[in-house]
Amino acid sequence: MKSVRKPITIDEAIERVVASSTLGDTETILLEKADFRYLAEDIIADHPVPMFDRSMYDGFAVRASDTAQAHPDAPQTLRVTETIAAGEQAKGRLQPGTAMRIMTGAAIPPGADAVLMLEDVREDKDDQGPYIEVTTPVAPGTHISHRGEDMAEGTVLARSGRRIGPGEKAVLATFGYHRVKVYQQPVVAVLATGSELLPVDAPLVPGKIRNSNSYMVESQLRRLGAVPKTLGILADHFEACYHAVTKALEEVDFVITTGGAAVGDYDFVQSLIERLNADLLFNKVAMRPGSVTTVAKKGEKWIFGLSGNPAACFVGVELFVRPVLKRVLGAQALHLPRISATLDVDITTTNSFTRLMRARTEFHNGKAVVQPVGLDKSGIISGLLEANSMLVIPGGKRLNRGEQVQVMWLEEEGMHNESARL
Ligand SMILES: Nc1nc2c(c(=O)[nH]1)N[C@H]1C(S)=C(S)[C@@H](COP(=O)(O)OP(=O)(O)OC[C@H]3O[C@@H](n4cnc5c(N)ncnc54)[C@H](O)[C@@H]3O)O[C@H]1N2
Ligand code: MOO
Ligand SMILES: [Mg+2]
Repeated sequence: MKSVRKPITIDEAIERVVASSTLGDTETILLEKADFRYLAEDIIADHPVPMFDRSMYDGFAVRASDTAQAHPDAPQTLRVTETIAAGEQAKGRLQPGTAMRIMTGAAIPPGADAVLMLEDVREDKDDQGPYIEVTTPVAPGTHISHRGEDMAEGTVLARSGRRIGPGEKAVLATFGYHRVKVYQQPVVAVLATGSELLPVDAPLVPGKIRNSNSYMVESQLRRLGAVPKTLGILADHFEACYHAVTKALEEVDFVITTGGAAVGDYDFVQSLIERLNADLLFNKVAMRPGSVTTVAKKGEKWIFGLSGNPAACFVGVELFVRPVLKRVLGAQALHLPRISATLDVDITTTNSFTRLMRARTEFHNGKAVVQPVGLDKSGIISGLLEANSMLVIPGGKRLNRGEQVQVMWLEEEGMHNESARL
């Protein structure tokens, strides 16, 4: 008889991994390499943006008071004294009764308090030089972007733990971060176990399958910000698995195995953890798929023994590997986002375990509607193609169409929009 494995709830399992997780080390990298990394410092505005009042349009810098009497029947004439290009500053102060030609982004000259767009004035010249005619009064401040209106000096713009994307990069570049301090990316070894597994480029032979878990897991790891280390396929031989895992643990802090997590004759994950003398966090979770998911720690090093069944393996990464790695990465959010959605079908679960169904959530008139995709079996791969979310169904429950359910959101590109029109 095999020893009985005691299931714990998903929440308890997540709490255990989170409680043992720790923040990773930091490094300073070039801004251009910083996409998808997590900030390891707060970004604080050390100067106002913009630094100077600037023109929002190509036009003429004027004194608003000089235009107060302007009327189509009585145009106000202003002498144009100079042209200010972006990047330049006016040679002098704007004198009453004059205007300066100014380009978008150029500094407003001292003395001016408004800008007229090129299209809104009539330009001409006489023997005293160029002048403009203004036919409508302009209010002070018009078409001026004011010093500090975008970002005031001292503002905390982004906190440590924020993922770097286009907006963060724009801000970092604005404040001169040629290099930026980020959390190091954890390296995670991925080992697929199973004597039935063939490399992806091998022709199929009876009874064998191609190793798909390695590719799936490595993709999940990259998506969440870690660096996978591919260790390939291992046959179901205890000694070989033990040596491979031991060696991997010498090289990296995180080892994921797939397969061999259950109770079969060739399932070695449990005995491997015993032999390693690692501390078991859990080896049974009251969920389907992924009930056999096993997590253990050897000192500060992690061993994730994920199920060989692809859907179960996928769930294991998203629920238990993700928060540990996100913590190492310094991320503010450790878990998949959860939303509430309306169930589009009736669902009955017989087992007492919580079901995590691969599902598709779509937004209809702004409301999230969800339905399962693919066969709800742990060994099913195809459902992962269409799934953009996971439907959480508490065990032994009947849920009716129209009920509100919890959905875990898997990816930002899972939603399609056929039209670019707003
Ligand atoms: N008597 C029992 N049998 C099983 C139990 C149980 O509690 N009692 N648990 C079942 C559950 S639940 C799951 S899930 C699976 C877990 O299986 P293992 O983690 O031991 O994985 P394997 O036996 O190695 O393989 C299972 C399945 O997955 C396929 N597989 C494995 N590796 C890959 C890969 N890299 N790429 C694609 N597919 C892979 C493998 O061929 C098997 O079909 O155990 C149940 N059994
Ligand atoms: O872990 Mo299994 O995938 O519960 O069915
Ligand atoms: Mg097995």
